[in-house]
Amino acid sequence: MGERGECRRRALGVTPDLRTPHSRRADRGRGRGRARPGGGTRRLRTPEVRPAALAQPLAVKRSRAANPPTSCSHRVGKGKAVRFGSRVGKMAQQPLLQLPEFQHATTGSLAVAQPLNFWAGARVPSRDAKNSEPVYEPATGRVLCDLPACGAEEVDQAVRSAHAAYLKWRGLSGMERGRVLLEAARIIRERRDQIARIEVVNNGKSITEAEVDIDIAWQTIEYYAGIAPTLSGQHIQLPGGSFAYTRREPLGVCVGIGAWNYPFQIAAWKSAPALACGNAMVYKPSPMAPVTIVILAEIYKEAGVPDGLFNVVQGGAETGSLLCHHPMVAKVSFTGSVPTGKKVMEMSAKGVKQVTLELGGKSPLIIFKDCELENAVKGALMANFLTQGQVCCNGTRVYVQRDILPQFLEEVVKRTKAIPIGDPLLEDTRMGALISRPQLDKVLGFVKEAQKQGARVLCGGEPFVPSDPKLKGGYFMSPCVLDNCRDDMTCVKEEIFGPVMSVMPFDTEEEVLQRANNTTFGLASGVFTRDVARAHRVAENLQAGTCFINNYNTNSVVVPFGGYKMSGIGKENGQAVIEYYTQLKTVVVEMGDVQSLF
Ligand SMILES: NC(=O)c1ccc[n+]([C@@H]2O[C@H](COP(=O)([O-])OP(=O)(O)OC[C@H]3O[C@@H](n4cnc5c(N)ncnc54)[C@H](O)[C@@H]3O)[C@@H](O)[C@H]2O)c1
Ligand SMILES: C[N+](C)(C)CCCC=O
Repeated sequence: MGERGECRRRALGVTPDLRTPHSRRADRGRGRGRARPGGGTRRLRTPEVRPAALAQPLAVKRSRAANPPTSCSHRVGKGKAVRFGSRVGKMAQQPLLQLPEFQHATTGSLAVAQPLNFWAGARVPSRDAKNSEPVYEPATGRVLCDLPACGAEEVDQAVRSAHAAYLKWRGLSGMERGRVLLEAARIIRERRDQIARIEVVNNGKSITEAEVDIDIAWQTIEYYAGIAPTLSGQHIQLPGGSFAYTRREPLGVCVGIGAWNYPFQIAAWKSAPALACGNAMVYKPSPMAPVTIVILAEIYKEAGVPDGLFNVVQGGAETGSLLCHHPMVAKVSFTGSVPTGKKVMEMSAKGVKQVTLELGGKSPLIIFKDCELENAVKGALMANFLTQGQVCCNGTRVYVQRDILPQFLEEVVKRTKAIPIGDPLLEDTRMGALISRPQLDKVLGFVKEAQKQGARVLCGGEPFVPSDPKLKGGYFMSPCVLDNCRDDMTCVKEEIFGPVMSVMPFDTEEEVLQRANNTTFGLASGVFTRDVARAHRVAENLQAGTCFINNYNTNSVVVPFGGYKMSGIGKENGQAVIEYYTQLKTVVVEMGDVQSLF
């Protein structure tokens, strides 16, 4: 892989050691494009549509997966062999990725006609098409499909199928579960390019980012596959030779509810630890980005999980609330906004269900004058413009020490203006389309409001129309840098969830810490300085679940992620998550006689 590819990968947080020979080869073979005047970008060597000849080798490899010689077979209980996920002789439905329209997903061409619900091991058509909502392709504004929402009966079926699968799955050893999950990770890695393309069509983010998202998804599953065999309890010695031991047991049926900004990745972040710990999951994606999740369900099945272990129900608030209230659900892991998170917590509290809440943020990024300025500028861009600024942990309140503010602004504006916006499926595009028209209008509204309150727009903040005619109806905007901001402005206090960076000067460490912490959010934070002692002191004093030192938005599945204050409860990623998908049983063993008081 060239140095440039390596830098890009490191910038997006994928460590080289976790990559496979397959993905390295894919990188080497990828052509380089160049920016086009007028906004769009063009791929020079890599064709937009993968020719059938190129698709063939993958398809051949995949045929084994589509029709594996045997299904996974595990022993459960006393010697009884159970076959999970057998596909032999029942190929009634083709996996989504093997359908021609999915294999060649391009901007403006994909139509989704297949059912996107999945339970009991199969895609399930919706019962009631009357309550459908359109799903849009953000880059073109086209309708990709109509999405009917699951009602009470469908939710119940999905939960019951999850429960039945859980009863089988929980009886497997960690090694057995890990083996199946490793196979799922392998399949995702193999199909990464296609999944990423579909993610782009449904979400609008650039293909460069989507590929990293899918890499992170399979790495997450691989990581928890490795952790599954290590789950264990403790032995505790008691007086008189008696003892106790603890067992780390699964919770049962867990619900995952996801946001639209990282659809496939969030589903992997939730399902991988849940399944590794012996649980089943019913997952509800955002109705704005519902397409790729069913591919994950198909892959889990193909890898050999029992039918019903990972299920997908589609819908919005009503379907989500049915899941939270369902009596057979043991836990809800939610990713979304603070207001919805509060509702999810309230509903779950009624059934005393455990919750993980991964919510919104308005994170501070503090840049001291002794920083390495070029890194700080690059860090500020990474902190604000990934996925068109629609990232929960973005460092959107950028505090810059007064002495270096002019140089910082000059450089950050220059680089922001140079960000190539356009067709998200083109290799050189770095900013695609926002998720929806209302989201675009909302973000542009924040910029207008900021101007009214006295902020100065240094660049961007306008709707953007790419030169390619098929993108005319897309939800694009130019990334925006705001100067002259104050802590009391709406753009500094509220989560915008769009490509808008608010910059403010500060003078002292004490002052900036007080201002940075003056928020009800606490998801992430960042600091740029060459002073090691200061870096750690600031990290200690920032009230946030993550602090990035001398970088921002780096991403590793081995590192816990989650919010303080209103940004959430619980963690995703890393070993910490095991606590959130298991319960600890204590077994107390008496080795002597009962000493009764009665
Ligand atoms: N902390 C994190 O890890 C993280 C990651 C991504 C996004 N987010 C946050 O998500 C938000 C953007 O995502 P969004 O617009 O999809 O959020 P949202 O809160 O509108 O929706 C999130 C999910 O909740 C569902 N939902 C809505 N009402 C519900 C209800 N009453 N009961 C149950 N489910 C319900 C939605 O259908 C969707 O699937 C931002 O605030 C962002 O910061 C947080
Ligand atoms: C940018 N990260 C690090 C991938 C975080 C994604 C989760 C938040 O939206």
